[in-house]
Amino acid sequence: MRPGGVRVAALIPAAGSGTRLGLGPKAFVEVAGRSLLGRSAAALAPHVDEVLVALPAGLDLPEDVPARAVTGGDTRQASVRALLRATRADVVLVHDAARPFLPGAVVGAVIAAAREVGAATAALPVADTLVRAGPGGDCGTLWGTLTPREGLWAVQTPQGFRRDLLLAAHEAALTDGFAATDDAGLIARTGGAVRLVPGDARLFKVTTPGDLALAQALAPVWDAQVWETDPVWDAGGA
Ligand SMILES: Nc1ccn([C@@H]2O[C@H](COP(=O)(O)OP(=O)(O)OP(=O)(O)O)[C@@H](O)[C@H]2O)c(=O)n1
Ligand SMILES: C[C@](O)(CO)[C@H](O)COP(=O)(O)O
Repeated sequence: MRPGGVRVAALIPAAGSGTRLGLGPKAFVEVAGRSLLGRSAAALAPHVDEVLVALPAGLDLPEDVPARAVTGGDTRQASVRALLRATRADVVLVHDAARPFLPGAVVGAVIAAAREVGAATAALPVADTLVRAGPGGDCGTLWGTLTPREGLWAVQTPQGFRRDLLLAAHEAALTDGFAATDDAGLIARTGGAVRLVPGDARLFKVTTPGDLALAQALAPVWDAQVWETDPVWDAGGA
């Protein structure tokens, strides 16, 4: 139980197949001797009352991940829905297993903002120029106008919510057949406010082989806790 008698649960969707990485179910992929899931769960555990993990059907939790497991769904959204239905916590913190380097300062800030506003997410202001590619897919020619990046943020996890709000948004999306790439998007769709909390450059999502190489390079420094007392860095401004 947290201050004010509020019960907080960490919900970790970890049921993805890791198609873009190509090494099997991604949450189980190890970086410097510890799985992505193990790293994410360990970062969240000190801040919450319970940790729940959505796993691919037929797979068990690794022994070093003290958590409760549920079977995930075909999409991230379905996996989070299954997690939400499995807890009675007042506040939930949804965090991708695929974001293993999670600073405690970000967790604390997201929980505080979620308790205050009802919904919050870690995010960073976009620093690169954004364009839409034309025909030819990922490496197509430049097409259309450049999108002004002012006011644009790249959304990370954790995302924190009052559980009743997020559950209602998920159930409404299910009824309407609406799909979002994250949970804050489901709240925004209902007209609810979502507070943006400064995230962290180290909170990148391990999606491709290039991200894994970056994670392998970062892990020894992270594990040595060189940044233990650091505040969030690279938060920048909008
Ligand atoms: N059906 C799914 C799909 C994704 N996830 C989780 O959602 C997070 C973000 O998803 P992503 O990075 O896209 O992981 P994968 O779906 O595994 O990757 P890919 O899209 O390359 O297959 C991951 O922790 C992943 O395990 C999940 O719980 N259930
Ligand atoms: C939830 C998320 O990490 C926020 O940026 C992202 O939308 C997940 O996308 P994915 O394609 O499921 O990895």
